[in-house]
Amino acid sequence: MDLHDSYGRPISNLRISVNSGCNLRCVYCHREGETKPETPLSLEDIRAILDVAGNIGIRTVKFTGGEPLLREDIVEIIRSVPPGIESSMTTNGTLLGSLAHDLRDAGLARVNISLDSLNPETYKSITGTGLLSDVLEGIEAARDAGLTPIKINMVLLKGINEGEIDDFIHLVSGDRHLILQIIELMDLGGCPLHADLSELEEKIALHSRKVITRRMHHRKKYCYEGAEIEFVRPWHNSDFCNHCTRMRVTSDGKLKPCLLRDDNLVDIRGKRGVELQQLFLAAAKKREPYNK
Ligand SMILES: Nc1nc2c(ncn2[C@@H]2O[C@H](COP(=O)(O)OP(=O)(O)OP(=O)(O)O)[C@@H](O)[C@H]2O)c(=O)[nH]1
Ligand code: SF4
Ligand code: SF4
Repeated sequence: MDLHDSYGRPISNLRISVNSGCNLRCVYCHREGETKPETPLSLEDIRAILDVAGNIGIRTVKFTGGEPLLREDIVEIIRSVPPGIESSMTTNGTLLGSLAHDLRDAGLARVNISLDSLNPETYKSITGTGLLSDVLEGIEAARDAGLTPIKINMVLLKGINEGEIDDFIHLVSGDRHLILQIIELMDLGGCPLHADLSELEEKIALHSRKVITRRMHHRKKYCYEGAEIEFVRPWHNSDFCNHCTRMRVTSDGKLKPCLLRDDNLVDIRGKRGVELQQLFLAAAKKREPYNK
């Protein structure tokens, strides 16, 4: 069975937030759209969700948080992903150094690692911690374990890391295991850190050897100076939302049809089997593009 919403968008991608806590304190954190942290889903709840995901045509599962690696049973969670579903994770990378190989052995395919600055002082000012070297170790460990391609998620922040683009391009250049993902800051309330990516993308597009438009969100990926660079620009972008194939599960057990909405959640905590599957169908019906 393949699930579609009433706008004809397939739902092939599930993002499961396994906790809301994090060991960093990024100035812009949107916590995957969660506002009120509660007790996270149990391993059994997550297993039940993964079983239903396999029945309704979900092809990829992304584990997120908070910081998913803070969960003690994260390796068990990865091991519970049914065959036929690709699993990946978005992490801040600080704990990957010791976990990358176990995650790979449990079946994790790849990781996205959030890293907004290569400068220790700037990293500290963004995340409130001095853990940059742990992240760099985490990237190495992920590469070594084969959790690739690794996407380096860099949120462009006005007046903070705009000058580091060339350093990030240099970091991923010529390395087939690394992709740079430049992300537009979610700007729900006129945030002064919001930077417009238009000029940067135009420059990169102009000098790119090849451009790929991904099915997901119609995101553009450029092959530029030996680097692969993807742009994530959801803001006021109807093309992005019209090609959104994602459903989310919040850490406290709610299906979330859209990252940016809290008024159409469907509670699934403790639900199992057919009842759980019906709730997925109900949530799918509530999906609509945020930017139309
Ligand atoms: N508006 C919106 N933004 C999203 C959505 N999914 C991801 N993003 C943005 O994209 C950033 C990177 O997301 P990741 O968690 O690394 O995953 P991804 O790159 O979308 O997924 P893959 O390409 O499968 O690895 C997030 O921090 C968000 O800013 C979405 O569904 N809606
Ligand atoms: S690493 Fe991610 S979850 Fe943690 S504070 Fe930063 S943006 Fe938020
Ligand atoms: S804002 Fe909502 S509809 Fe648009 S891409 Fe994100 S989750 Fe999908």
